Amino acid sequence: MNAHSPNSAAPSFDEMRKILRDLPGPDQEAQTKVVQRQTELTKPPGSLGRLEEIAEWLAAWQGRASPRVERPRIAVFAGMHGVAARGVSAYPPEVTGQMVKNFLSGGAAINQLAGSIDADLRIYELDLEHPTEDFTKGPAMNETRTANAMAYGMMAAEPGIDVLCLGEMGIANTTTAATLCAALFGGTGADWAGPGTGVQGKALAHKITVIDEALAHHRALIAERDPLALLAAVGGEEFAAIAGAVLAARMGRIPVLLDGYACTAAAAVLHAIDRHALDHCLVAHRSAEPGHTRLLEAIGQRPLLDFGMRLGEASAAALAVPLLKAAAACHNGMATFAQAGVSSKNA
Ligand SMILES: Cc1cc2ncn([C@H]3O[C@H](COP(=O)(O)O)[C@@H](O)[C@H]3O)c2cc1C
Ligand SMILES: O=C(O)c1cccnc1
Repeated sequence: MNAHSPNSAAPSFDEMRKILRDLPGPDQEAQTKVVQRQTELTKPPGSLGRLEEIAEWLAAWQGRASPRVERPRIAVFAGMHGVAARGVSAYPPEVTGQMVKNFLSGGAAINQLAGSIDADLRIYELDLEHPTEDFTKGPAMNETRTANAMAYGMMAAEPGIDVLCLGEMGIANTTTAATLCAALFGGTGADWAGPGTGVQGKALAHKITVIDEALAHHRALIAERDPLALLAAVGGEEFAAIAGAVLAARMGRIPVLLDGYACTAAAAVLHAIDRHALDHCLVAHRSAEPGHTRLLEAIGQRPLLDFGMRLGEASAAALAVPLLKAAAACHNGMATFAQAGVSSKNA
């Protein structure tokens, strides 16, 4: 974990901005081939609905006319938040490290979900010994720590992976997500906060107050509208790592499945810089955390599933992988009208 050493050669924010100015686009040739083949397969046009859109999306971002979902990776980033000390979660901050141990010994939900799809599950620990600063009193991180965490996240997008599922573990990260969303897209604590792990009533009112305190503290910075600066000020290490992973996946032609509220909020930093920066990402589900629905609207994403889940850990991203596998299987494996001797549509 020397990604956090001040001497490491992580790109600066300026270098990240340069990468963002020159993002690769979709492979239009692969996309055109998919669209053409869809018309030849033995089904009425459009009858596979969103599966057809997914096949096209996979091909466009993998840069291959035959989309492949054989080597999914699940990357879960764990981080510690200073704001957790303000009592914004139903659980104490030490649960983050305890859950990392649980991931490593196979006892968490994500272990079962990853096993059920034969995915390569990796846990990426940020600096769990040193929580970020409490962002109601100052910036959560400086630029170096943020950029180092982004660089660490970039390592998850290794060549050979077909699809990258992203998720997080970090007590208080629905507070971080809500604050970051309000900073990026406007609104107040009440607009973006929800129960997270289960805070209700007075505890939820306190969570909202904490978010509003943070928004008031960083008012001048928020007015500058610099998404990377906001990621540093009111984000967290695992948020920066997820943003880095999304960016590296784009460069490496790996489509991405985003998980719930915290994960989508992290990726939304890139959307706030360039509204096409998440075109290679799909949001796996609509989290039961209410802020997620608002966020999905802000970034123009239609989630794949709506299962009432609110766990994090990349759980819903893992759950959505079979939909991508099904889309690729139909597209690649179905017979054409000519091959099967099936009559095509009446003239
Ligand atoms: C045992 C346990 C396992 C989890 N796995 C994911 N989260 C989820 O809950 C946390 C966010 O909610 P909040 O903002 O309310 O703290 C994150 O760690 C998230 O990944 C968990 C939370 C707990 C308690
Ligand atoms: O949607 C999420 O990411 C989420 C919701 C509640 C708790 N932790 C994560």
